[in-house]
Amino acid sequence: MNSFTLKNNTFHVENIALTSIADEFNTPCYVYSKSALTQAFESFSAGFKDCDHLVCFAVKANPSLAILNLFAKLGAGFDIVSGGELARVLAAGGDPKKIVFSGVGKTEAEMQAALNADIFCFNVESASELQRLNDVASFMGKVAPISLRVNPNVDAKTHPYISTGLKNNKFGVAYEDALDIYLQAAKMSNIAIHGVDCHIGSQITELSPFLDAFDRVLALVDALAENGIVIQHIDAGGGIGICYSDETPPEFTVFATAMRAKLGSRNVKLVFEPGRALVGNAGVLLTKVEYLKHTESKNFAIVDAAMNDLMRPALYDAYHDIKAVQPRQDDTEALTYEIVGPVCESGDFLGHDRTLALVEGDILAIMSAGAYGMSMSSNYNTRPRAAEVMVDGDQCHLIRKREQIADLFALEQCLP
Ligand SMILES: Cc1ncc(COP(=O)(O)O)c(C=O)c1O
Ligand SMILES: N[C@@H](CCCC[NH3+])C(=O)O
Repeated sequence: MNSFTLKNNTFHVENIALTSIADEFNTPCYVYSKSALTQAFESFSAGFKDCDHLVCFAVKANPSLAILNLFAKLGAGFDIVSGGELARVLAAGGDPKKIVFSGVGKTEAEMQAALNADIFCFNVESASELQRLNDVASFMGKVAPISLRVNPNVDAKTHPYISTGLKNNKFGVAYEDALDIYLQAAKMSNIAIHGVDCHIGSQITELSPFLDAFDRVLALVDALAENGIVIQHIDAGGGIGICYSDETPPEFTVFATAMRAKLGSRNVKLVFEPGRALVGNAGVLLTKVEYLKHTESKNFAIVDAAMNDLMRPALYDAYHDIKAVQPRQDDTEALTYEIVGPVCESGDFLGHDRTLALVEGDILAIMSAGAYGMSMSSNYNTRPRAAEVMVDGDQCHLIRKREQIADLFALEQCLP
C-alpha cells in the first residue's frame, strides 16, 4: 500500500490532501504517514519473526517524540548516540532495556545516564572508551553490558560522507584489533561482554556489503567463542537504503533471509539499527513557491523551505523527488527549474533541473524527507524550524509546533 497517492489531481497522505495540510499548518511543514511508518517497522521485523531479534530504530534519523512513541508501541528498541537521544526515548515511552548506545564520543555524564537507565547495551567504539566505561561503572557500583563496534573494512558502496565501515574512519575499532580488546574487556570487573556490533554506512542499496560485513563479524564471534567469550547478540547496525529516485535497495525479506542463512545454527539474538529504511519514505516536506525568477540560462523556483529545513541536497548533493501537490492542468508551461530556498548560500538548493509547470503560490512536496530531514535542520539565517504533522487515516495531528522567531533568541542576552 502506498500512503502517498494522487487522488482527484491532488497528492494525499493517506486520506488527507496535502493542500489542506498546507492551508491549516502553513509551510514549510513536514508530514508523516502513520501507516507508512507502521508498515515499514512491521515489514522489517517480519523477516525475523521466528528468531530472537530486536529492531532498534536509529533515533538520529527522526527523533520526533510521536514517531518514537509509535515505534515503542510497536515493540521497537532504539539506537541512540547521545544523552539527549536517551532522554527523548525515555520521554517517548521507550523501553530502556531495548536501547543500544552507539557513538564515538560518549561523555562520562552520558555513560552515567545510560547506566542509571539500565540500557540493553553500550556499543563501545574504542579501547579508551572501554576503559572509561569500566571506570564510570565501577564508580557507580554497576556492570556495563557491552558490544565492541568493529570495522569489518568492507566497502559499503555509498556516498563517502556516510560510509563508516572502512578501516580509516573514526568509527569503531579495526577488525584486527577486536579480539585483543575483547580479551582486555573480559578482564574488566565492571564490564560484561554481551555482543559484537558493526555498522558499515548508510543508504546502502546492495546486499553484498551487508553479507560481507556479517561474514567477518561471524568469524569474530567464532574466534571469541574459541577464546571462551560467548556472545549473546550480534548487532548488525543499520544502513539499508531507500528509493529516492531509481535505486533498488534490497527488499527487507531478502535481507532477512540472507542474514539468517549466514547466521546458521548459532544461538545469538540479532539486533538491527535501521533508521532511514523505517522513516525515509514515510515523510514529505511541504513547501510553497514564493517566487519564480528567470535568468538568461536558468529558471528558479524560490520556495519557502531551504537548506536549513532539509540539508541533504546541500550537504551530499542528495536527490529528492519534488512533486507539485496539485499538478497544473491548465496551459502553464512546464519549465526546467532550479528549486532553491531563501537562505543566503549558493548551495541552498533542494533540487536541480526539475521540469514542473509552476505558478507562484503553488505547493510542492519534497519526497522521501522522513529521514535526516527535520533531525538535521537548523536555524541558519534565523529561520524557525518547520512544523511537523502526522496523518492517521483521515485524522491529522500536529506533532511539533512551528518554532516562533522569539524562541530562536530566547536563550541569548546582550552585554550589560
Ligand atoms: C551506529 C549507527 N547505527 C544506525 C544508523 C542508521 O543508519 P541508517 O539510517 O542508514 O539505517 C547509523 C547512521 O548511519 C549509525 O551511525
Ligand atoms: N545524515 C545522513 C546519513 C548519516 C547517517 C548517520 N550515521 C543522510 O542524510 O543521509
